[in-house]
Parts: sequence; structure tokens; C-alpha cells
Amino acid sequence: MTAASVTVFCPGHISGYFKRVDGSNPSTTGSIGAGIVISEGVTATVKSAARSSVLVRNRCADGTIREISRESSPLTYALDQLGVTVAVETICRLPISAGFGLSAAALLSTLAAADHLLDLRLGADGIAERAHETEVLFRTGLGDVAACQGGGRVVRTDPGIHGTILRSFDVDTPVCAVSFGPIRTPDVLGSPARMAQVAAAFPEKQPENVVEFFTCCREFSAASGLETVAVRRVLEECDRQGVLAAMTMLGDGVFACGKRASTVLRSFGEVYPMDMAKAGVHIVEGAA
Ligand SMILES: Nc1ncnc2c1ncn2[C@@H]1O[C@H](COP(=O)(O)OP(=O)(O)O)[C@@H](O)[C@H]1O
Ligand SMILES: CC(C)(COP(=O)(O)O)[C@@H](O)C(=O)O
Repeated sequence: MTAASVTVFCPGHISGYFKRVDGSNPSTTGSIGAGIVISEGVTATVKSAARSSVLVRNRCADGTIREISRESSPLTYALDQLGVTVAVETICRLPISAGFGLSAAALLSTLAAADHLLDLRLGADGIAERAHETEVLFRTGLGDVAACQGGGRVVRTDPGIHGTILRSFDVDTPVCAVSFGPIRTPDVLGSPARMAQVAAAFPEKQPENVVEFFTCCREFSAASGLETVAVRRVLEECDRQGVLAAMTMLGDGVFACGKRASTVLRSFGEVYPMDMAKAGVHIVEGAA
């Protein structure tokens, strides 16, 4: 019995530092860098339909659901490339364009749900390849699709979904974040000057543990030219309070980890609680 709808969850990814790597085509273009795959992400529900439609919604902290948009160019493009017509509804709790990797999570969850509902037999690689290429073409991301194939704290040393990824499951205290607003990822990724400064700021050593990870992220954001005054103010307070923290890439915000992190961040704005994700994109409902 074919399910009437399929629901898939994909975790988000907070990138701490990155460097663009240009390949000969979108599938070999991406980034190297490091980040944390997070327990918050995007849930996509896909149903068959005569015409494709997209409904993007936010679940607020008080549980109410707010409609954000009835369009998503990357999703529409990816579905058109598949040659299918489906009704897609996505829900997320984190703010979009704030550096939580939600564009990648939306693509992966939607394509995985469509693949299962319509029995397209794309397989995990086929889904990830399409999501990654869409991210690169729309400049909404470079390394998040690769990261969200699994959970953990990730260090990516090659670009693309088949590149080398070291996953460590050593972030065993709560993670949280504050966001002061979006940074338009395409504006940054599309700027050669910005990309040159980002490349020059890329850390030489690879982090071996959580403390080294946050140290690498801090040195990167300070040298990248991407830090805002608001971000710097939060990072300085976290330093005073001994809380591990760094700038969310690419978003005007800060992520931090540890039992006291949310107390310190709360004085700067709404705190988004989360944990390190233990797994990547997966079906939630409708698996036949
Ligand atoms: N939950 C979502 N549902 C549908 N599309 C989304 C969602 N989140 C992001 N997107 C798409 O990705 C674009 C934002 O990309 P980007 O700035 O990279 O966001 P992020 O930093 O959250 O990954 C949005 O304009 C939208 O087209
Ligand atoms: C940092 C970024 C280039 C964009 O991340 P986001 O704004 O969350 O889509 C990411 O894709 C990466 O390669 O590390």
C-alpha cells in the first residue's frame, strides 16, 4: 500500500569555519571546514499533487505555527529537475538564513520524501547529489548537505558529498544559539573579495576536540571579516564567563555549548536550544 504522504526530518548544520573549493562542476564544488550537525532542522511532508506547491512554516517557541513563505526557489528547482509534481510543507523552529544550514536540510528532507513517496529509487547518494548541486547553483550553501548525511561534530577535508568527513560524537553538553538576523549566504558566497578573505582566515590545524574546534572557529571569524558588532559583544561576554562560543556561519549570530551557555546568551536575545545530532536525514512517517 503506497503511503499518501511521506515525512522526513533532516538536521541542520552550524558551520564554524569554511573555505570554498571550486571544482569543475557543481558536484565537485563545495567547501572544506568544520561544524556541528544539530538536532534542530527541517521536517518536510510531501504529497502527490497535480501541480507542485511549497509551504514554508516556522514553529514558534510557544508552539504556534507561523507561515513564512509559499515559495522556495531551491526546492522548486530541485523538484523540477526530478520532473515530479508534489505538494511540499516544511516546518522548522530555527530562523532561516541565520547560519543553521536550513537550506540544505530543506532540500535533503524534501528530496528524500519525494524519492520515497514516488519510489524514484534515487538512493541516498542520488538525493544528496541533487541537494548539493542545488545549493551550489543557488549559492545557499557549500558543505551543509555533506555534513547532514550523518550526525556529530564534523571536520570536512574534501569538498562535495563524497569527500572525507571526520565525525566525532563528543559534544555531550547542550548547544544553544542566538540570532540577530540573517546574512544572505548568496551575497557572501558570490563575492570574490569575501571568499578571498575567508580563505585567508581558514585555520591551518584541524581541531582534535570540542575546545580546539571552538578555538579554530573563533580565530576564523575574527580574521574572516564576517564578525558583526553584536556577535563580538556576545563572544566577549562568553569569554568572560568561560563559555565555549563562536559565530554561526553564515548568520549574524552566536552558537555556544555547555550547561551555562543558555544563561549567558539569554541576556542578548531569544535563545534557541538544541543538541548535537546523532544521525542525519531520515524518514519520520510514511515508510512503506
Ligand atoms: N525550512 C525551509 N523550507 C523551504 N526552503 C527553505 C527553508 N530554509 C531555507 N530554505 C531556502 O533556503 C534559502 C535560504 O538559504 P540560506 O541563506 O543558506 O539559509 P540557511 O542559512 O538557513 O541555510 C531560503 O531563501 C529558502 O529558499
Ligand atoms: C557556511 C556555508 C557556506 C553556508 O552555510 P549556511 O549559511 O548555513 O547555508 C556552509 O554551507 C559551509 O560550507 O560551511
